[in-house]
Amino acid sequence: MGDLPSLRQKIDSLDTIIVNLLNERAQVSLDIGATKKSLAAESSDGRSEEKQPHVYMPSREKEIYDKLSTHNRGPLNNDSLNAIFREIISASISLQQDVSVAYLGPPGTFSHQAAYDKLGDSVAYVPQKQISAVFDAVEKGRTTYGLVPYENSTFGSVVETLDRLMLTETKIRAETYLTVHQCLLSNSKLSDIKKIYSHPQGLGQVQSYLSANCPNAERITVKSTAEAAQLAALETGAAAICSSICASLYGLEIVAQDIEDVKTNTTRFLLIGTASDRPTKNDRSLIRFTVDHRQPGALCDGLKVFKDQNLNLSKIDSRPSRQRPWHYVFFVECSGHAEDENVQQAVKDMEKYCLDVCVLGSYADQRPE
Ligand SMILES: O=C(O)C(=O)C[C@]1(C(=O)O)C=C[C@@H](O)C=C1
Repeated sequence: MGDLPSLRQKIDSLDTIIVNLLNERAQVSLDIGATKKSLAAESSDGRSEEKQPHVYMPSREKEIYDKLSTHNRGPLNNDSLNAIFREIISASISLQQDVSVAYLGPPGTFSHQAAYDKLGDSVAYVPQKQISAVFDAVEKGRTTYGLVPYENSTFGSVVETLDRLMLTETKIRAETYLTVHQCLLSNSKLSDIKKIYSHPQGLGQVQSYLSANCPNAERITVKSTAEAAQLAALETGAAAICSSICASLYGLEIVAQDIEDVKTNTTRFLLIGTASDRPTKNDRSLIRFTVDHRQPGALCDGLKVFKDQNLNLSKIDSRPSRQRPWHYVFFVECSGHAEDENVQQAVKDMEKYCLDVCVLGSYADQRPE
């Protein structure tokens, strides 16, 4: 212990050291940016990642965060330290390049929160009216990256995202998880609520709450939870299922908080860009394929290649192809990275049994423990 003025003086001199060190780090980051650009210019193998260097490197960030927790002796806890470094790295990214991230808007959606948690305060976030517009923004080069909801632990896959993954040429660069707490926001009393707006996922995650507390209210699906909040703010007797952040953003009261049916309710998001990141030794890949449905065993043969290559399958989805009735596009998620030999072999083998196969991307496994 010491007297307050001298303790504060100590903080002042430490802050000066920290500022100098932060600027030293920022300068190294600028040097990394310049090196990446010249490597890209030299590269002639035509890979898009090298032609257009990627400033956001989730694989490298994973190494940094792992090291931070190993070196951390306290009293700061790892969460605080990670949050500080999230912003240091966010600033580092924006020094190297103007980075923008499209997300399902308007501001206040869970996508917005997830994007912000992943890339920090120094990059630009660009709201889009619907999930397909997030893909459009990246495909047309209007934003550097896009963030889309992929699946929820309570309500399952986000079909709009799967339907757009069916067509896209973007690549998945990272995944991220967000614990989702749903709220009922309205400027009316619970007993006066006649209409409830939300995204289908929002309504799907609070079914028990709604059946028990507002069984007669009309449930209306809209493009996003924050759009629901905007609409609810315009009408008496209307409510929205969305995040608590929307209360202050759109001038609504929190009628009920944490109303999700399952307390561990979590949404998984995918960050899309023009290329995947390098392998981290703990990656997963998402693969899209179609099979000839008239050929007995085609789907089974297509899936067996993963077992043959000792690759674990963690998720499988199918969506109507929209080309022909009762024709499906399949999505499988497997362990490994597209640059791993066994994943490459599996894809090669799949091509024997499938009509077409496309690796949608490989990304570091970020599943929460
Ligand atoms: O190592 C890199 O490739 C960097 O660009 C540097 C840096 C950093 O600030 O540490 C910046 C952004 C990346 O997402 C990862 C790391």
